Amino acid sequence: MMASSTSSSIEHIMLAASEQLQVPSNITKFKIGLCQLSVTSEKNHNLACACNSIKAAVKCGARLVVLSEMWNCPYSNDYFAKFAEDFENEDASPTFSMLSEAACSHGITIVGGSVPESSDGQLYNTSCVFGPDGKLKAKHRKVHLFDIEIPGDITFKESDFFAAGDNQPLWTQQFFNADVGRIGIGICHDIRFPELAALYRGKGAHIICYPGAFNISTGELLWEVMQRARAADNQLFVATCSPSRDSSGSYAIWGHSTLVGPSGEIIATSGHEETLVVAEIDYSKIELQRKGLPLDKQKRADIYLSR
Ligand SMILES: O=C(O)CCC(=O)C(=O)O
Repeated sequence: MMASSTSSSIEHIMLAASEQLQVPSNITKFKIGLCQLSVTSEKNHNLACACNSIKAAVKCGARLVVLSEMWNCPYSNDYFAKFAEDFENEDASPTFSMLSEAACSHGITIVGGSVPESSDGQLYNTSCVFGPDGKLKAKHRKVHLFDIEIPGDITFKESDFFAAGDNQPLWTQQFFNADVGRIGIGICHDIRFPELAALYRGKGAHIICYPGAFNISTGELLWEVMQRARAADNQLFVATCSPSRDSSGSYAIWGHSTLVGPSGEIIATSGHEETLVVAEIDYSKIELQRKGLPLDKQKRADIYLSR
């Protein structure tokens, strides 16, 4: 049975920036699944593959499953408008329905990667998070759009197709008290901005999930470095999920979906091929790392803020 909810029913909870880490009392260890899938120009096929991969992750014990950026649609302007769905009209959104139903039937949390969303005459690159009851728990529209022009290498202007989100994810009490802790969401290029990750850390996040689709030009040099930096700076877990390289479209995808721990260590990663990464998250590592290296106490806000 599909559980329904509207985004307007999401309760906004503002957390104090100084909020302490609260590890969920019912769990410190669980498995995460990262579904690195080949994306085709057939939306129904992409949906079916994602559904199967989620099922496979659950079979391996995952309680949190993450999909990639643009997992239901090739990363190309030829497809964004055609594939876009309106999540406010969830019964008419096959992607919303599939994710909600999968989360509910498996009793897991799903970070639904990102897909093109149409709303108010605009397109957004949007990630929806569903809880074990199948309800929408958070929605993040990509904040930093990927506009790049490196002559002879790569030119891409995401802002030609998408509007930037200005909302932070909306969290419910149920969501961050759920068995997989408190989650921050960024989409791909959002990972380059340490301020967003620091904001989540300040709000008590245990893990930041970045659905991504880095390309082969910037991916080799930076994808791993930035994941490890965001995790180490903030002493929390970082999970990324990418499509596989053989996806449709002209955009050459880097792949390498990864889980990084709170000291910046790689716990599990992949190559560029289609695969499922399942790895263990142990939140007690966060406390251990922060106790041994109390960056928060060592910070010199008096210096940074007074200049
Ligand atoms: O920031 C980068 O180098 C890549 C970002 C990207 O591929 C994206 O945001 O889709």
